[in-house]
Amino acid sequence: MALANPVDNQSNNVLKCPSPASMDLTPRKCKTNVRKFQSEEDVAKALAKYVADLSEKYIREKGYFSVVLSGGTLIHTLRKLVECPYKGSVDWSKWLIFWVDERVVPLNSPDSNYKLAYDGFLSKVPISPCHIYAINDKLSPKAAADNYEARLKNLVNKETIPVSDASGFPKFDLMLLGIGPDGHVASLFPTRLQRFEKKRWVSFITDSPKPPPERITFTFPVINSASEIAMVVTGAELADAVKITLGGVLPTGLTPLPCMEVSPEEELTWFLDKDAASKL
Ligand SMILES: O=C(O)[C@H](O)[C@@H](O)[C@H](O)[C@H](O)COP(=O)(O)O
Repeated sequence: MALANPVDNQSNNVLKCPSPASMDLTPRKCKTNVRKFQSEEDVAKALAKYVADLSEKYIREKGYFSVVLSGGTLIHTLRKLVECPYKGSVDWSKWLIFWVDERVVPLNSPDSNYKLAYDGFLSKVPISPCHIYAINDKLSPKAAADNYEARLKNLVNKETIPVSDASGFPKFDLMLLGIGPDGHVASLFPTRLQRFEKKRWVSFITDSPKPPPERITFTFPVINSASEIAMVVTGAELADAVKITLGGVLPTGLTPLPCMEVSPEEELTWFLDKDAASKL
């Protein structure tokens, strides 16, 4: 999935993208940190400390810590968080776990982001099962998105999750996101309409360019209402998307990348290994 020119990608299901010139490419105003590391191992060490520090801060301030996971390599890069010293020092009983996107497959499928997170992370720490908000895997993509959104609304009504004063959308403490070589984030792809959704909290897609095709995804209003977002990006195949996003120069004719739109309310922190940062 390389960087896509929409002109080459038209089909009945593919968005006719607005021209880059007509899209809002004003640099986002959020505080942005770019942290570069020699290796993926160094990213994993720094990421574990970053997450543990935020856990401590938010639990002290609010009494719990809401964390939104993605799929992909992120879970592997989180591996140091379930080792000493963090495994014993983090107050896991105060964690709430959500997914920024999920594949609409059974939760025990090798394609499930829940299974990926369970096997690599959640099964290794004492987070209460009732604090883990997996999708309902018995539903169609649309029904699964509606169901996840309704459950989020219920948590907001019970004041478990606050809403952002600025946007009115739910405000999670931390989202941990990866990006694709085409610049997608969550399941918001450059040439698909979901990236422009402004009202829904959770959307669905049945023709994802990245397999599997059926997924649900948080929308940008929810993503950008988060307090903190970490973009965890490792590997040379992501260097072009990183260069465009952080360099701020979109090649002529290229669809603006969804990852350029990520802008949380407090701080955005990029964790890059040497390969991902190689074109900066
Ligand atoms: O379910 C998914 O496919 C994702 O949540 C997706 O958005 C992922 O985070 C990126 O594609 C990065 O994936 P990698 O880390 O594997 O490059």
